[in-house]
Amino acid sequence: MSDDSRPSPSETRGAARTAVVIPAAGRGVRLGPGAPKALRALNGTPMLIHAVRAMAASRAVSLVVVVAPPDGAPEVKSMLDAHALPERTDFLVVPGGESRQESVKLGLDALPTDFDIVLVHDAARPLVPVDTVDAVIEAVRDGAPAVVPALPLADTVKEVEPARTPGAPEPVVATPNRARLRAVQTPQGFDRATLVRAHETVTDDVTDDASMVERLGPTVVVVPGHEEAFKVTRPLDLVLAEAVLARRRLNDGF
Ligand SMILES: Nc1ccn([C@@H]2O[C@H](COP(=O)(O)OP(=O)(O)OP(=O)(O)O)[C@@H](O)[C@H]2O)c(=O)n1
Ligand SMILES: C[C@](O)(CO)[C@H](O)COP(=O)(O)O
Repeated sequence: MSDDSRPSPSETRGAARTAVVIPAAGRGVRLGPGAPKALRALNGTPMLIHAVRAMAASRAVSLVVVVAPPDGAPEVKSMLDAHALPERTDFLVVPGGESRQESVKLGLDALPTDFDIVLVHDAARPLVPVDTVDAVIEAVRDGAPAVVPALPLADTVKEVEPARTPGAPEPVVATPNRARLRAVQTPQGFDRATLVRAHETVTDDVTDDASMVERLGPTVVVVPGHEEAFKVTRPLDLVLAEAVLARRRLNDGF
């Protein structure tokens, strides 16, 4: 084969297969008592099913690995079987762990070898639009080792000295320049080898996967996020999520 006939790196990445790991093993303590958060309903459909459909809506995604609550894998398998999902996508379910990091690692361990791009998406962000998913995949295909969707902040942020007693006044330490801050969402997209290395190497407690890659060295880049990709964390977020679904139904005309 002459040099000219070899695919360029970006062409190779263009052909790369994409899988998504959905950590869904959290309890949802901040949402209040009830079933594990991902299994609770939004307009009658489990939040996890909304999240799975959001990922499978991308034609680039051919496998979704759901990381279920540790003792809930059979229930989650039955839940996936009971809902209509795109036929072009394969689904796997594995039990999760004690922390989000541990759950993502268990999902990564279950990935077949023939996937070069991996997205990690919170089940708790059920309404992310497909254009955001595709933008993340596109940026990884274009050569970024790690990509996060994010939005500018609406509020001013203060760094404080955390109170020792709940509710006590907290002294402000600094006010970071808001113009340089972004609120980070999921799906976060990665070159698979980079993400696997990050999960094998970084042991610090972090709140997202991109932070692990940052600690390793490669540059993480941000692409525009979407306001509908918000995380369902507290009870009011359920109200917002159901309102977004109602608006979509109206816009879709049914
Ligand atoms: N041991 C864990 C903890 C969290 N997650 C997942 O990580 C995502 C983001 O976590 P978060 O929104 O904090 O969910 P919970 O941990 O369930 O929430 P809380 O902290 O209120 O209990 C969620 O999809 C959650 O299911 C997970 O897979 N395994
Ligand atoms: C990964 C994440 O959604 C990015 O904003 C977020 O860090 C998860 O945090 P949580 O406190 O575990 O929900």
